[in-house]
Amino acid sequence: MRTRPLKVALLGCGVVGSEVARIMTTHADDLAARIGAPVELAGVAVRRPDKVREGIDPALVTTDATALVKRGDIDVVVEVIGGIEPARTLITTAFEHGASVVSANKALLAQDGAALHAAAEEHDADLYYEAAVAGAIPLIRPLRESLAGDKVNRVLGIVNGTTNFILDKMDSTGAGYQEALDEATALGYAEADPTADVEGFDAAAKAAILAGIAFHTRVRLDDVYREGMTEVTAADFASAKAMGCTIKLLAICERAADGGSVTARVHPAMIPLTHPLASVRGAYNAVFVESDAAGQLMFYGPGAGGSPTASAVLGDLVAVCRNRLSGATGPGESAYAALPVSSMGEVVTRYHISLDVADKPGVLAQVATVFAEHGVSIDTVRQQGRQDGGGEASLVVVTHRASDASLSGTVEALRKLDTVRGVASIMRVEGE
Ligand SMILES: NC(=O)C1=CN([C@@H]2O[C@H](COP(=O)(O)OP(=O)(O)OC[C@H]3O[C@@H](n4cnc5c(N)ncnc54)[C@H](O)[C@@H]3O)[C@@H](O)[C@H]2O)C=CC1
Ligand SMILES: N[C@@H](CC=O)C(=O)O
Ligand code: NA
Repeated sequence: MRTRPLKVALLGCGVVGSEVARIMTTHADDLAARIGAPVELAGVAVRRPDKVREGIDPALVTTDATALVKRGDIDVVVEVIGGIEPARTLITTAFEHGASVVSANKALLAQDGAALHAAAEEHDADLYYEAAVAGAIPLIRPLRESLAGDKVNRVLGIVNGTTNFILDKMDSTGAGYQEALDEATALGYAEADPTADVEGFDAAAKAAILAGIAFHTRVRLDDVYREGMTEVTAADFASAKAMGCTIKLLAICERAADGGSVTARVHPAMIPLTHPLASVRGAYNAVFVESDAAGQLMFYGPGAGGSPTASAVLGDLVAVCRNRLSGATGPGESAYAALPVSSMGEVVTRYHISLDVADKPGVLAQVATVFAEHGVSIDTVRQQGRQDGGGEASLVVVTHRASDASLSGTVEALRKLDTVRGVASIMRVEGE
């Protein structure tokens, strides 16, 4: 074993960073044996230097992250600050000064992954980010390496722990949205600004990263259709239950049937209670990967939290350190397929639409005609008269598979009917 240690600079010492530092210390001997050289924490960049950090030598702590990555003797920079800047500049500066980088920053990778990969390649460095998607679950590496000989057609799953935690609480305990979000934040699952979680930005960033790797195509954050989960109500859960379903925030990346394009989307969806994703509880994540040769694979595990995320960061750290010792670099960006990314309108799925309508003869026929005129075939209709005597009824329509564009056209036309008082909710139905 080499006795001279590999030097690691840790940028950020919050929920994830503090766990990375802890495991580096407690597992130091095992890490050294697995890498073939000791790894030494050479510096820790923080924002609040006065905070007591158990297990971290205060002499290593600095508020000058730039000076740390410019030192020139750092082998690996671990970026767990989050956000776009200064993380982006620190990572590129690290490459310029000879270091490889391990990051958990999905927001940055989804936005600037191509440029960061190019910078890594230019400087013969590695850029690894297993922790950026689905926390502890090995997903980036299986897609990039284990499935490199196969053709992936679909990646579908729950990739945000915070929103799964909230939806699970709302469904199973009837907890309110804010109460569940506060708990997820206290447990270290949420982003610094939890809007990123609940509005689906975090899952969309992960979908962009997954689709890019799965389809060997650059997929930008803007290419991903996004709807968050803030508008999911107790009434939606009741409707889902009536259909034998629950509601999950899903990320779905698909290759079109003709193979000529791809789509990526994030939105809440009803899924049958019998589907394995329905039983994914708390901050756990689960992702299905469907490929030509392997068929269907399922990846399941903790998707958020300090220690699970640190596990993925440490796995990358070991891989990057091994590469450095052997003078090699791991796989970089693979975007050779350069497939076009289609818009949401071209996505084909099923829909659950809840309408408030006038409770009088002929309404059902009128509504059915609008669906037929837009080429959207109805699977089931359930009508329920309201008990408030207001002459209104609730009409729940579940469609067969139709394009999102056809469904949007249908809903627009329904809104114009005098007998339709309002569209209470539209939810996609997946996993059947
Ligand atoms: N918490 C989780 O479950 C997961 C987090 N991630 C990602 O890991 C990264 C870190 O997340 P957390 O640890 O949860 O966030 P955090 O907010 O707990 O930690 C970030 C730390 O970086 C520090 N920081 C900010 N700017 C800095 C600067 N210029 N120099 C030095 N330190 C600075 C902050 O003071 C804070 O302590 C983010 O990119 C996040 O998206 C990824 C997977 C899971
Ligand atoms: N906020 C994220 C953290 C992990 O990526 C989540 O809740 O999934
Ligand atoms: Na992961």
